[in-house]
Formats: sequence, structure tokens, C-alpha cells
Amino acid sequence: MERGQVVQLDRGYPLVAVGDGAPVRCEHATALMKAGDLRATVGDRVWVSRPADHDNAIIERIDPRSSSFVRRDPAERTVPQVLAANFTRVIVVEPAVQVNERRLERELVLAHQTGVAVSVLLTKADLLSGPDEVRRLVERVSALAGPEVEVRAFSVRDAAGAQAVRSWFAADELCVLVGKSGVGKSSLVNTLAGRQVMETGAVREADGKGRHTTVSRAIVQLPGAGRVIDMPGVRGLGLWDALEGIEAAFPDVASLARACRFRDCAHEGEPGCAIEAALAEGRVAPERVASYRGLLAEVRETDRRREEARRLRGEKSSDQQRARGAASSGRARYNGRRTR
Ligand SMILES: Nc1nc2c(ncn2[C@@H]2O[C@H](COP(=O)(O)OP(=O)(O)OP(=O)(O)O)[C@@H](O)[C@H]2O)c(=O)[nH]1
Ligand SMILES: [Zn+2]
Repeated sequence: MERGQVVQLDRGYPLVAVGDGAPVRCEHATALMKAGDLRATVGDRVWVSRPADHDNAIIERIDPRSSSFVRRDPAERTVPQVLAANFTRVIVVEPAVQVNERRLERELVLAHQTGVAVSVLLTKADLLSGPDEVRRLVERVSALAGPEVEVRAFSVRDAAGAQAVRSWFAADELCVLVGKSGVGKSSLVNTLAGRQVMETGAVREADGKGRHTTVSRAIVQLPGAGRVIDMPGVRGLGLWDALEGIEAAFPDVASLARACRFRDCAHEGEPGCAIEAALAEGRVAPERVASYRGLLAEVRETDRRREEARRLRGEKSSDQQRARGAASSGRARYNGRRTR
């Protein structure tokens, strides 16, 4: 068997880079699909065999993932979907004009849940009135994202700005870009690559539900720098196993929550709730608490449905399931709290 990495995922079979040769199309081994229905995702390190009598190579094994970007499968409420693996940084991409704060919060939760470094890129900065407005926006988004997250603005029309972003893409990094369709992810990749490697807004494929510029997730090698995964506009960002992500994305609210009298406080009117107290005294923004509560409720609801689905399948141990969930989310966990 040879070791390789999945470098592209489209509607066909995964493309796997093996050695220095051209990437090969791979099918999944039947045994792999039977054992837990494992499918390779972009970034996966895999072991492939190449039977002589077969058109495609075969993925025999998928190595454990050092990180993974997981959302709830939009087609099914009780299974996770891994969109990318083994990256070192998540870059959340939002347009500088009309930043959607609620969407940004959700993206940050999913990004933090992966356990790797998180950055925010505000694109199309040329559409703002000038440097002052850009600076104010970066400050506002930084305040929302917290001190651990670096926020930068970018425009394809500003070569100097592109230079500032390059430090995220050091040679040993694999960055994944997350953001809705049309925010300019492919344009960014093309700017960094110095040539047209991804199709942008000019060429579009209509798919009934909306418009998608990028139809496949692929790893792009930037010349003299690291690599980047462009993910097509991911429409649904349902949370899956995201408690640590919520805690990391809401450091302001989460630090209050740690002072609640009850460890499992739902922050919905329990006695001794530190969040309620902070709200009453105006020490925390009501929108932040509303988002925090809403996202927590979503995770609990998904957990409830998982438990339900498991019961219907005749499985029992939810502890085992949690342990597996922790392994698949790529973030070490102890007792439901972040360990980092
Ligand atoms: N004014 C301005 N327009 C931009 C900038 N970057 C991208 N655009 C435009 O925004 C549109 C969408 O850009 P894309 O790069 O295709 O967006 P995307 O995020 O890759 O979209 P998907 O592949 O569908 O996820 C195109 O028409 C671009 O020309 C920018 O910095 N400034
Ligand atoms: Zn509370």
C-alpha cells in the first residue's frame, strides 16, 4: 500500500495525491464502508492500493485526523459530516460590507471546535469608504471574535493588503477557508496563487437552490508558501458536538457561565445564574447572550435527536457515543470542558 492525501473532492471519486505523480481517482474499500461507513474527506491521509485489474485505485485505510471541520449533515439531522481534515488553521471569511454577526458567531463556533488556530478575513474592503471605516470594522469584529482570533481586512484590489494576509499561509500550514458563497474565497486563493486556480463569480453553476461558484473542495498549493482548502459556499452550518466551540467563541459569556451556582445551569432563570445577573446589571450584551443560548439549545437538540436515533437502532451507551464524538471532533475533551 502507498500513503497519500485526498487533494480534491467533487461529485466523482476522491482524488488522492500519491508520491510525486499526478493525483489518482480512488474508490473506497468495501471493508472501510462497512466499518462505520467511513468516507475520506479532503485533507485525509489515506493508504491506497492499486489493483492491476482495476481502473481506480482503492482507499484501504484512513489515518486518524489531527483536526476536522464537522457540521451536522444538512440532509440528515442525526449524523455528522466532515468537510475537511488535517488542516492547521481555519479562516472565517465574511464580506466587509454588511458583516452578518449571527452567521459569523456560528462560523466561529464551528472553527473553534476544530481546536486549531482561528482567523477572520473581511473581504472586499475596497467597498468601504476608506481606511478609517476599515479600521473601525476590524476593531468591531475583533471585539466580537475575542483576543485569540486575528482579524484582517483584504481586497483583491490592494496588493499591500494581500501581503499582510500571507503570514497565515506559511509553508507548513494547511488553511481552510469557510464562508458563504460569493464572499470572495476563490478570489483570495487566486490572488495568493498569482494565477487563476479557482473559478470565481464570473462562471457560475446553477444548482436549483442557489448559485455555487466552486463545485469541489480542493487543496491548492500556493507558490513559495503553504496550502489552502477552498470550500464551496457551505449553506447550512448546523452545529454538531460543539460545546467547546461555543465556549471558545463566546469567551465573554462563557467566563460568566463558570460563575453560575449550578454547573449545569441552563441560564434560563435558575437561582444564582451569573449570566442573568450580568444581564440585569448591563455587563453583557443581550444579543450575545441570546446567541449563546440559541447555539447551546441547538447542540442540546441535536444531542437529543442522536440519542433518539440511537435508541431506535437499539444502541445504548451514550458515554461510548460521546467518547467517539470527541474523537471525531478532533478536540481533546474532559468532562465537557475545553482542556486547552
Ligand atoms: N469589489 C470586490 N469584489 C470582489 C473582491 N473579491 C471578490 N470579489 C467579487 O465577488 C464575487 C465572488 O467572488 P468569489 O471569489 O467567486 O467568491 P467565493 O467565496 O469563492 O464563492 P463560492 O466559490 O461560490 O463559495 C466575484 O464577482 C468577485 O469578482 C474584492 O476584494 N473586492
Ligand atoms: Zn447560569
